[in-house]
Amino acid sequence: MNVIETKSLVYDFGSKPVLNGIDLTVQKGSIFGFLGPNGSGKTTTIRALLGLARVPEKSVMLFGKDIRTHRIEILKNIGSLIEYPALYNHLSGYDNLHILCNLTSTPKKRIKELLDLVLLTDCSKKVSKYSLGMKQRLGIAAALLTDPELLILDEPTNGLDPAGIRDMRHLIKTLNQDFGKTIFISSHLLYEVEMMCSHLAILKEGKLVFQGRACELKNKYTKLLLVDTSDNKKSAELIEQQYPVKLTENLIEAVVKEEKDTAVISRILFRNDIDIYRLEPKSQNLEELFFNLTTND
Ligand SMILES: Nc1ncnc2c1ncn2[C@@H]1O[C@H](COP(=O)(O)OP(=O)(O)OP(=O)(O)O)[C@@H](O)[C@H]1O
Repeated sequence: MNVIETKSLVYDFGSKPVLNGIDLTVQKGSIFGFLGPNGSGKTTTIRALLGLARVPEKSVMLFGKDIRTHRIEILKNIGSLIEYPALYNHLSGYDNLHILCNLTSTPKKRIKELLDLVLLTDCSKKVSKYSLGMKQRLGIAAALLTDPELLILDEPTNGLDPAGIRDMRHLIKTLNQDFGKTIFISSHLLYEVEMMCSHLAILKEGKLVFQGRACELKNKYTKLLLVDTSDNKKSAELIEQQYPVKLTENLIEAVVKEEKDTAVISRILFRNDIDIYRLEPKSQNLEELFFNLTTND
């Protein structure tokens, strides 16, 4: 089942189109990374998912229902953390959750469960004394209070130090794997998303330029083979009969598709009595691919 589905989602700020026909599909049980450069429309999309931006009917469906007509019912099943959590700094983590329990008629025993889950065991300290990472984890505990099926997290690792990022990643994975939560995360920390998410969408100027499994994106990588031989000019001519090549001053770059192409090229060179000094695969990482997908030149 799809937890989130948008169909030709459009949104304008006055005369300025911001979302230009987005078809997002987020499957139940996935950790879905929503990537895009600044200003590409991530926050606007999240606002549309939460019913905070007025969108055309049936263009935003959550749990199979239209946000336009079933907003309250849908929101009961979503926990969200948008930028920084809204917390009472002069109260402890426990007391912050206690207030929310009263507002949502949630049994108090849930507070301890959640504080243990997000590893905030010293819950008597005032929130003003918390690190940013602790505040973010308390924000996630608050989002989980009513045990929603879907968590929407806008840049949850923003501003965290490496240990805070690691803890957050661990928490997100636990929530997904052990508690079955579907998690939608916007981010521009590409490395983080690559390590954490099962699925990805990449947004550029209000349009999706990629959507699919993280491993499918990897398969789209252009792989280069760096080749240096005893006769680069002749080698380039030979390799070019099967692969696109670029000959630089002292190196050949061959565009290949898979690992066995390395063996094919080494055989071509060997058959032609050319000595190989270097035969080295070079893959684009997600960061390079993301840059290529989201820049215009
Ligand atoms: N209230 C507003 N009025 C007019 N334009 C807006 C408004 N809010 C956002 N925009 C514009 O809409 C576009 C998308 O903004 P949005 O905040 O959704 O992008 P984003 O991908 O979340 O960016 P960031 O990563 O910087 O938060 C941007 O060009 C932004 O300038």
